[in-house]
Amino acid sequence: MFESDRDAEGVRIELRALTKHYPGQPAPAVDNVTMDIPAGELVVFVGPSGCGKTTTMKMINRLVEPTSGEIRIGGRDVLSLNPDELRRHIGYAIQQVGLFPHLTVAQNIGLVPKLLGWPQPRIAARVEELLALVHLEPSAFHDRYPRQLSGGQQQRVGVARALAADPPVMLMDEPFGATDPITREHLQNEFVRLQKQLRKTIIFVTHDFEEAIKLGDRIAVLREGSHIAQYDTPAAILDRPADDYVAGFIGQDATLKRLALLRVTDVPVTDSLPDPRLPQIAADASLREALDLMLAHGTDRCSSTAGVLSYATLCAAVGNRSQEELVAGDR
Ligand SMILES: Nc1ncnc2c1ncn2[C@@H]1O[C@H](COP(=O)(O)OP(=O)(O)OP(=O)(O)O)[C@@H](O)[C@H]1O
Repeated sequence: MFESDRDAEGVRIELRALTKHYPGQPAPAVDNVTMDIPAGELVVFVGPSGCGKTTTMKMINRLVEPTSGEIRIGGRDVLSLNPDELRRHIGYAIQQVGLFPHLTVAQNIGLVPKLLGWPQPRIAARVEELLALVHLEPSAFHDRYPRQLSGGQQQRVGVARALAADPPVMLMDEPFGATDPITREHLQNEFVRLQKQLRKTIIFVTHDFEEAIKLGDRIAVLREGSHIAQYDTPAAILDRPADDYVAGFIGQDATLKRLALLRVTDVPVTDSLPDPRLPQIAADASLREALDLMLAHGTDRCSSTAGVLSYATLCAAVGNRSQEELVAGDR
């Protein structure tokens, strides 16, 4: 359907003057929104409850019909396509998961490929592949029913189902929302790993700004009516929030959040020889984890396989001078 269905990498999504006015409501839920979502990027919508995130998303797969405006996916005018056909080419994962209770895990995942007329052996192979991808042992989960799964496992099956037909576009509305913080972090980490491989175009709705920073290539901070308050990379939003409204979303700990975006390997080491006497940090850990380790050990240095990392380096990474440098600068 879309040009890239063949290789399943993401395609560009364009929203033009998109508006939804629900009948009987005093104001439009989505008011004249124009936005480009680049191919292969994950864009997160964040904003207060009722600001129009879900409505904007649901217009893209036409679960909600726009009042006016245009939507293009991979250059194709979505409003001229058959909605059922369209939805088979857009993955959709939601908080409530929406697995069919009377179908097994394998049947739930294989549903869209079946509707698309894939031959049975290809569906079976795809189901096995996806279960492995979301870290559910195929032989253990294949024949279970949704009620026999934990909430986190159900959400993984939901994500696997959304990926089943290898759609170039995925819409995800709080897909990890119903899980405890540990499961949620695990799912987020797996999802980051998956998206690095898959490079789909994904729109992801969340209330959780930390989640937005962790997952998003870009974040759209939305106001009432889905008006865009700021649309930029997580680092740019943390460094330069457009106004007080955006700053309010970031919260008090912008510097810690910026540290969380950077890896140990992103900054220079003070000594390229690892020091086994210092607290040890994984090379792929974040600078926030490195700071946590230093604080826990009461030291201003830690070591990874790449060498020794200092507190002053962390300060420099977020554009601040450390206490040591400030004192030295005063001399
Ligand atoms: N079917 C509907 N009929 C009338 N009004 C609706 C309908 N669906 C949503 N709305 C209204 O449209 C506005 C936007 O709703 P929407 O669900 O898009 O917001 P949201 O940002 O996704 O909210 P939340 O974060 O709480 O899920 C709200 O004021 C809501 O009450």
